[in-house]
Amino acid sequence: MERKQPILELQHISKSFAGTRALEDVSLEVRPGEILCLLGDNGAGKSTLIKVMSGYHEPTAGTIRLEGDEIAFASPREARQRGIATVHQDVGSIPLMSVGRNFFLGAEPTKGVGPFRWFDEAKANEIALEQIARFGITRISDGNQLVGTMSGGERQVLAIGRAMYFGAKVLILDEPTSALGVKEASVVLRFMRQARAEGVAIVFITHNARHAMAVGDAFAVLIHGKVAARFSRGEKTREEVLNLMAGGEQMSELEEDLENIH
Ligand SMILES: Nc1ncnc2c1ncn2[C@@H]1O[C@H](COP(=O)(O)OP(=O)(O)OP(=O)(O)O)[C@@H](O)[C@H]1O
Repeated sequence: MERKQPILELQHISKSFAGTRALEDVSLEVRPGEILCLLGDNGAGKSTLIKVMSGYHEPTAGTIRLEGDEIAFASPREARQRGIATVHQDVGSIPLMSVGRNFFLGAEPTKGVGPFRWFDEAKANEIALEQIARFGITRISDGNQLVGTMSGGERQVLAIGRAMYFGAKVLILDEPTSALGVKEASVVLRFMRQARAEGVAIVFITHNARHAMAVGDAFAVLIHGKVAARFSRGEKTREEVLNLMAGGEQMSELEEDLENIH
């Protein structure tokens, strides 16, 4: 199958904070209908990379291109408006909020005009239920049901599906499966495949090589802020991927040892 042109490209991105180089010369691209897995251990720079891609941080050096055009996001809001959505591990959903209201948080459909606009609860519930059923969650049949009654996997699916409904072209998923059990993680992984089939470009941040290899098309391993390896589906075994990731750990241990010597 022919690959689509990248929708989001990072070219030679570096990001430094006072005294710390969090990212160094990172080049990556994300394509519609593909899942790019970003693997790395704690402190490898994954969060910083997400923040650069989603408009929270301005890179110290390098270029970001969206649909071929060089861009500099002024804010996360601007990145969102341009179709880049980030779903965090805790999905930010409020347990005591209804499913319908959660779906439309900040973007509720309204009836009436001007100062008389109000939240159309029935409509919101109807759309939310319709959408989550489309995402494969059929267990929820009442939009007034509280988000807190959904499982971790269902909440992730709700958050991802919501971003898609509101027009996300690039989905940045920050550790969406790491707090979940095997069954729940598979619900989310299956939904990621569905999103990919609908043409969304996905950046899947994880430290779980198994989850990454279950769905990934392209892979990048981040070690100490640098891309240590890039490869495509089928090019490496899970063992090789684990070794690559572990290479980072061993390297940092070695560095600590060396620091302690003098
Ligand atoms: N705002 C900041 N100010 C200073 N240093 C920072 C800042 N954000 C990140 N760093 C540093 O940049 C490096 C990379 O951090 P980052 O949080 O991106 O890694 P990570 O791979 O996301 O790790 P984790 O999974 O633990 O969040 C770390 O050394 C961190 O201390």
